[in-house]
Amino acid sequence: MSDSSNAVSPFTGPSIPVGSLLSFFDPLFLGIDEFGQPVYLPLAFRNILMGGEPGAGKSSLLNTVVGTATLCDDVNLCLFDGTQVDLGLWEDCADVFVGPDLELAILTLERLQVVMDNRYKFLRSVRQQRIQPRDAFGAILLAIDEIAYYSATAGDEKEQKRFSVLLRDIVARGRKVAVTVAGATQRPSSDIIPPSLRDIFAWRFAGRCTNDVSSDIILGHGWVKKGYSSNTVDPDNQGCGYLIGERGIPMLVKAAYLSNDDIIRVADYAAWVRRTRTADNATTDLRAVA
Ligand SMILES: Nc1ncnc2c1ncn2[C@@H]1O[C@H](COP(=O)(O)OP(=O)(O)OP(=O)(O)O)[C@@H](O)[C@H]1O
Repeated sequence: MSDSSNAVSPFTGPSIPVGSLLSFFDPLFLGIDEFGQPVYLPLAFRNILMGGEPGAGKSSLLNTVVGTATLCDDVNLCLFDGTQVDLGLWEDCADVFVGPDLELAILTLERLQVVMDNRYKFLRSVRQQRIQPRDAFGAILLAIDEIAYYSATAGDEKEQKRFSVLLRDIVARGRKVAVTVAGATQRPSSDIIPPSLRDIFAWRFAGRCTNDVSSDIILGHGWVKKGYSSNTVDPDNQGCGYLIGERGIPMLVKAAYLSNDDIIRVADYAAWVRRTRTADNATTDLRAVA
């Protein structure tokens, strides 16, 4: 009989983590509609705004989007969270994590602008109108939990204005160069989300709102009159709200939900896969301009 302790394992050598095969350029699973059918959201080349009263489920939806993105090997993450705890569990998966620091938030948006400008130069040089899924550059997801913290609460008026101007530029120009913004706000008022900013978000999700006016601010003016108000969502039905796309009508959606433990499990796995990938490959362009 052979001595198995002396056998050479065929699995020695550097370990290769099994990464997930998700792509950010494919639609992301968001939740279910009122008939129980799955709802998938194409988010590449688009942006999403999430609004609703405190506790409506905005952060949970943002976590679902960020969590799916962490498992995609073609997107880099840039996370802003004034509370640090809503998106904080994903920190190890992100290229940049910004907490309650408006100066750093502005600096990071400026860096993103540089990345966008470089990508536009690249597109021009190869006579292409937008980044393609298999181009050298992957997508970038900028997720912001509580836009109002940076645009209306922290810092002084000048800094808040600078933040808002930069954010508007990234939402407007990011699409063609695969920079996606997913932003949540607890205060859906027109001083935080002016219609000119709202209208350039291709997707809008209105969780329960305290009144019809707030619902219209997120979904777009006039939907309440047509019978779509997220004020009608049951306050105990967190994660439920109206989702509207660029040219569609609002649809009722119940967002998928990741518990704290789920997030820790997914985040640890995704961080491990990403760490290995970053060690093997070149520096990302977001890190490179830092
Ligand atoms: N899709 C969902 N399914 C089930 N429960 C949910 C869902 N989304 C949120 N919840 C529950 O609602 C609670 C509040 O959700 P969440 O923190 O996402 O709200 P929020 O709108 O971000 O609130 P805030 O503005 O205060 O941060 C969660 O802790 C969870 O218990």
